[in-house]
Amino acid sequence: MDIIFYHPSFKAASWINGLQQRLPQATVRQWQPGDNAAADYALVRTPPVEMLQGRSDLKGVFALGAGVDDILTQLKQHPEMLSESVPLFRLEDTGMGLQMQEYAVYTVLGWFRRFDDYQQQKQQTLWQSLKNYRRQDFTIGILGAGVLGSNVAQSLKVWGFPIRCWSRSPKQIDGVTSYYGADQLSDFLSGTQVLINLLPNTPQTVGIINRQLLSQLNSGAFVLNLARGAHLVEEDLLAALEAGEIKAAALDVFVQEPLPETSPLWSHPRVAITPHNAAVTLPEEAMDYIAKSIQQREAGEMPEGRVDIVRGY
Ligand SMILES: NC(=O)c1ccc[n+]([C@@H]2O[C@H](COP(=O)([O-])OP(=O)(O)OC[C@H]3O[C@@H](n4cnc5c(N)ncnc54)[C@H](O)[C@@H]3O)[C@@H](O)[C@H]2O)c1
Ligand SMILES: O=C(O)[C@H](O)CO
Repeated sequence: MDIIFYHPSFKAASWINGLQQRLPQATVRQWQPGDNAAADYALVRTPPVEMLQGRSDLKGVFALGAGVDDILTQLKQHPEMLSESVPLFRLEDTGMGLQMQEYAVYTVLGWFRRFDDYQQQKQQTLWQSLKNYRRQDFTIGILGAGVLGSNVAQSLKVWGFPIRCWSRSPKQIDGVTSYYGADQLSDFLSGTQVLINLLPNTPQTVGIINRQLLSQLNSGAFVLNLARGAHLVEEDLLAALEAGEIKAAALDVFVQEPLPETSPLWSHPRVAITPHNAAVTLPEEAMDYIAKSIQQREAGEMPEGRVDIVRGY
């Protein structure tokens, strides 16, 4: 069995060794331009078109991340890149759920306990207790109730906040109110104090967090974008912050990455920024997952994490 590997920034050698150890019967190689030799599987992130083009014999392509919007965008521009018969898989959880939980719990509790306000008071040497939020009013609304959204919902539930989620179809998550479809979006937004975005980037979700959506949240709501920059209209968020409709935001992802130095988000006192690392691909977990999936595929089974290319995630 032959496996080809391509990632624009990961160290190929440790992935090749790690996969080789997990799949001793395989020959794993780093794909280089011009390599048209046979391959059964490909592990990729934003691959050059020529890497996958014409490889209709592939038994699977494994994206080295949870989101596949980069590959699907390439595929739209170059439909010949991936044969329709070749299944595309993505990473499901592989340690990203816990990382998202850490980020969400830290941020939400900070807002709930008004640490951002106390930080500002510290700069004014101001010793003053502020009115606490009421837990029962601090409703958390999670856009996207998939692998990561449901992990985040579970971790916030233990703090006693009302939790709701919004997805394409109804979800059964214990203690979480499910809203679904475009018809229920307004009801989901109404009463939401903290909006957490964990949607995939698709033609249906691009620009979804805009002025119109933000205006339906509670006055003084908080926004946490953990999914993709394309979901959020940054100027609309800035306008809503200036108008006091939104109290603060924490952003891990941006329309343009790295975030340009000239972006007003950098200097905004109520915007927290991290460099798209809310949940990174953990090599050991990802290799275990992919090796298991390849073994399942070899046994004639269809592993989890298959991307629905038409649906877009
Ligand atoms: N910031 C980071 O470091 C980081 C890390 C990993 C993943 N992500 C992002 O998180 C996203 C979510 O990952 P996941 O594994 O939970 O995905 P998932 O596919 O398991 O879940 C997606 C959820 O979104 C919902 N959804 C999709 N389209 C919808 C629509 N049009 N209307 C309503 N709901 C819709 C689905 O119903 C599902 O509940 C990824 O696509 C990726 O972009 C970001
Ligand atoms: O989707 C993912 O896995 C992360 O956002 C890295 O791109």
